[in-house]
Amino acid sequence: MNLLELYPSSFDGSFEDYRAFMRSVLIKGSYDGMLKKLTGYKGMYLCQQPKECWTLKFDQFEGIFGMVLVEVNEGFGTFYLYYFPSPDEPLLDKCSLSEALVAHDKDYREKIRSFALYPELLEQFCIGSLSLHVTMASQSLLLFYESVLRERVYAKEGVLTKDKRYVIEPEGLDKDVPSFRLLLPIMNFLNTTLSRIATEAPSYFELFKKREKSMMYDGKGVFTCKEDAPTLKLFIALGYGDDSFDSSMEQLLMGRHVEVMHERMSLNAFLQKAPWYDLSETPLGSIARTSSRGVKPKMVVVTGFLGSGKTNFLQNYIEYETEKNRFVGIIQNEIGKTGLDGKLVDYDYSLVEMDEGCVCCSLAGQLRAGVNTLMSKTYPDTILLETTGVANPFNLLSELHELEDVVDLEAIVTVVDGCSALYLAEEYTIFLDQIRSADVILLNKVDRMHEEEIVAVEQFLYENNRCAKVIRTIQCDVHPHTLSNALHATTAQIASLVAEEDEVIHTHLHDNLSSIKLSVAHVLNKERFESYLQHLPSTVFRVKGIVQFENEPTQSVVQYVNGTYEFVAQHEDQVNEMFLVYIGKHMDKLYLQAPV
Ligand SMILES: Nc1nc2c(ncn2[C@@H]2O[C@H](COP(=O)(O)OP(=O)(O)OP(=O)(O)O)[C@@H](O)[C@H]2O)c(=O)[nH]1
Repeated sequence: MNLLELYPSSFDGSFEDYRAFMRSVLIKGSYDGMLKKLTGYKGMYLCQQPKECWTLKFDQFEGIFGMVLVEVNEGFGTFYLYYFPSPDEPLLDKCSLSEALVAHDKDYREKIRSFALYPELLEQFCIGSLSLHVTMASQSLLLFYESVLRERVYAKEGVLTKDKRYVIEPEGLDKDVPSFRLLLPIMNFLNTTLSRIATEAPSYFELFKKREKSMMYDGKGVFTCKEDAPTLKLFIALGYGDDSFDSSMEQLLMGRHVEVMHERMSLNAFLQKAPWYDLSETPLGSIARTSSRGVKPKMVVVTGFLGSGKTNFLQNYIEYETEKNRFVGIIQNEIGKTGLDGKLVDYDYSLVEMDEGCVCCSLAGQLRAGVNTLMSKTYPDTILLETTGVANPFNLLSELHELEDVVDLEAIVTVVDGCSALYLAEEYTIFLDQIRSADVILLNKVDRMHEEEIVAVEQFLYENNRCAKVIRTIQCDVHPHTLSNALHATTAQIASLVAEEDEVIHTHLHDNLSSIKLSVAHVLNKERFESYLQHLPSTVFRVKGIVQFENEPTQSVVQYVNGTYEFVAQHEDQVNEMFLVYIGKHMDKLYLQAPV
């Protein structure tokens, strides 16, 4: 790496040298238009007087990122990284009470620009650090990022208002910020700037992790560790140049007790797809690969267990996008979906159905073929990939990454039926993997739940995926905009780290899930049919299909999920083959009779 391009003066490792070096990186980055496209960078402000610090803006983030050099020690310059949330963004609810107070100060926005002057900003809102080591002799650079996955702080005695009401219960959470997620854009920007200057990927790249305890403060403001609240700290090291980085890494890791993270379909693989690692996405490359319209369609993967509400999600998504004159393409691969997409007939969209089978077990190029077919028909702004209710999205990850030349993977959205969540967690491992792989979890059917149940399920979701954004929904009514704010499919991979080390990827076969389809030859008596549904074996989790009831003018779609059911009248002009698809455990061993 030619460091002189970045820093032509002599570098003797002083505080001022490190500060000037980083200033030079930031300025170089801000003149590179392609960086904006690659990293979502929108601009920066260099505050030089009276205390130098820098603030940056990124797409998708309402708040402002900050960076300041705090010390130079044994050849490492340590920069603290900050995220100052906007006073009206939802993330502020996750910040501590004292941070929220600061954010509502009338001069808050003004102060951010020169945040290094204000202890109340410097002491709060920190999301991690970057240690930088510059070696002019070997023209090498080492960057070492540290951040906790989530910074959680508990209030031991709770927090009371003046009139003695708790705003935070004793031992309750005061702060719960996804620090690592917030660090990604700033890291992406700095690394991509360096890779583009060096015109090469880092020659050294390693990930480490360490389990730590969260913090708790008492009534006197004294902080201690909370024994029963572990958190994960992540470290990312990357080096440019010919150095082996062994001795610098040894120095950095001394006394830290970190573990190297294994190569898996995890953060490691994900980061290697980042624009600073995978330089195939050069300006020329990326232009050549985009479509005639100049942008790749977004892809949103929709997962969720049987009957959780995925179809509702599709309906709403198409509706919102159509209002904005955006066109949606859908790739579906549903067990027994035949004839059931009637629900979506009123909408304008393009549909590609993949072969009968299960996306979770074998895709073998099917997905790419599906995308190609869709794009040859129309050019959608968004492609929704609806997986089957028994698909394991982890099995999709490698296939999805291979599609990155044609689509921008936006998020994995997992729809969770709140009413069945805790039951499913006990019974089906795939359900847990669906949760762990999500960037966004729609906690659906909250209209059928009490507040305490919702909170319990939210807690369970949090325990299984600390990174995903959880949104309470009824009929999956959520605006696509809310999803795009969910950080571009980064957390799926991070979530997989938090899950217990478990190398087995489950498929529906692990859970003994299968389906059977029975024809329904007769018109049905509604009461008898309801009684039939009420007496189905508990191993049958989902039934759907089309039937005709006596004395009713149209056919009905049957929707049965774990003991609850509804019948939705079809359009008058729709007459379909009558059938029922049953999905559940050990269906092959069950002798099911069609209703009469
Ligand atoms: N009460 C209530 N019912 C809901 C809600 N969302 C979906 N449902 C019902 O749940 C049933 C299943 O919804 P779908 O959208 O078909 O679920 P799905 O995930 O596509 O189902 P599969 O195709 O089996 O994977 C239907 O009867 C819906 O009307 C909700 O928020 N509240």
